[in-house]
Amino acid sequence: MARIRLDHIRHAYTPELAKAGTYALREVDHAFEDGGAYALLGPSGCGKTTLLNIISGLLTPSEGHVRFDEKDVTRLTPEARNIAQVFQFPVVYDTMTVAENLAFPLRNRRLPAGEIRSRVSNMLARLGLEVKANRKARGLTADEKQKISLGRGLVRSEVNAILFDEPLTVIDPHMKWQLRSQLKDLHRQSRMTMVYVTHDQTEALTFADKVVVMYEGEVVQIGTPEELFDRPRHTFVGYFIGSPGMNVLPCRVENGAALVGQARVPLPAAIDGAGRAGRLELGIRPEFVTLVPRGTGLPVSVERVEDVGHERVVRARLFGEKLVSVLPEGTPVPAEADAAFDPAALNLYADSWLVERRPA
Ligand SMILES: Nc1ncnc2c1ncn2[C@@H]1O[C@H](COP(=O)(O)OP(=O)(O)OP(=O)(O)O)[C@@H](O)[C@H]1O
Repeated sequence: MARIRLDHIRHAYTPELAKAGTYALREVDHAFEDGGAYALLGPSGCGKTTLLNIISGLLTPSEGHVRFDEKDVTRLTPEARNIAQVFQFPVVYDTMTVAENLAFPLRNRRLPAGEIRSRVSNMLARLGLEVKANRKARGLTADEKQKISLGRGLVRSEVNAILFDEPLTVIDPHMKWQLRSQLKDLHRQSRMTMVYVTHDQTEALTFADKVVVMYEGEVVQIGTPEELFDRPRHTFVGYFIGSPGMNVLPCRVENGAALVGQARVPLPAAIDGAGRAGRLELGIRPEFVTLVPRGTGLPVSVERVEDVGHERVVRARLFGEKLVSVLPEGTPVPAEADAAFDPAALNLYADSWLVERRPA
């Protein structure tokens, strides 16, 4: 296992694109700690696969260095980096049995036969594939095949890291949940460094200890699911994590309060908005917006109420700005109501970046 350090990485796919300033990765300077479970999360085209391929060695970055512990591996091949990879589509040998498929990467590395047998039987048990051990892979379902692909990565306990690129794409929705929690258990048992690429926030938040959110070729935040929810560092994180996403309201700041239209929202003393240049926005998650009697809060006009499972989603306007509130199932929504914001959940943004709270 290794700590993976990405040292000021930038990547443009061609010299022409670099000249035009079109970088698939604009600047990434981060580390994946040894034994951590990370998800790379972001919309299509944000650079997740580019970053994963730079870690694995399929791509050499235009600028910067990749280090495994102290060793510079920037110019090493994937084989020399000793990385296991699991792709979107299963990579299995149809004519081999399930057990032979799992043994294959170990035979390639010339492990002793006894060691191979014990690792394979352990992996078969962990994946729940013992009864199929001697079946040819040809007749298996897509999710069984993908389980074998996962197993072929995980069976190599000596790898520096295991990388997953949207590994549950071909899996049936009802099986996804099962495989995801199996993978999480396998991480707990093995403590391998794992990096998991996905554009699905549920997958990212359930798998990872730390989620790396990417947006337009940059890492905009690395944090626990709670940190991403409570203090999105960038308005994109607020919007992308959570459903519905964070309310982002254009505002001005005057005398310790944010003004949204003519609504005055006092800011906690820890948020220093005074004299901030740039475009200011107030962020508040719908879960922290409540409705209060008319005349006691911020004047809103309710446009729509949606009952979704155990929640009521109220869509309203505050001086023309869209405002969403999520209330517990069955909460009455009067036609005439005001909104109230939980001060602890307020975030201020300048040019899309969080204005950090002063330490208490
Ligand atoms: N071989 C390539 N040549 C030129 N541009 C590329 C190449 N591969 C990717 N790109 C561009 O680099 C940017 C990042 O792409 P990348 O595939 O890393 O994103 P992604 O987040 O993995 O997206 P997806 O979820 O759709 O796979 C995109 O703008 C993409 O068009």
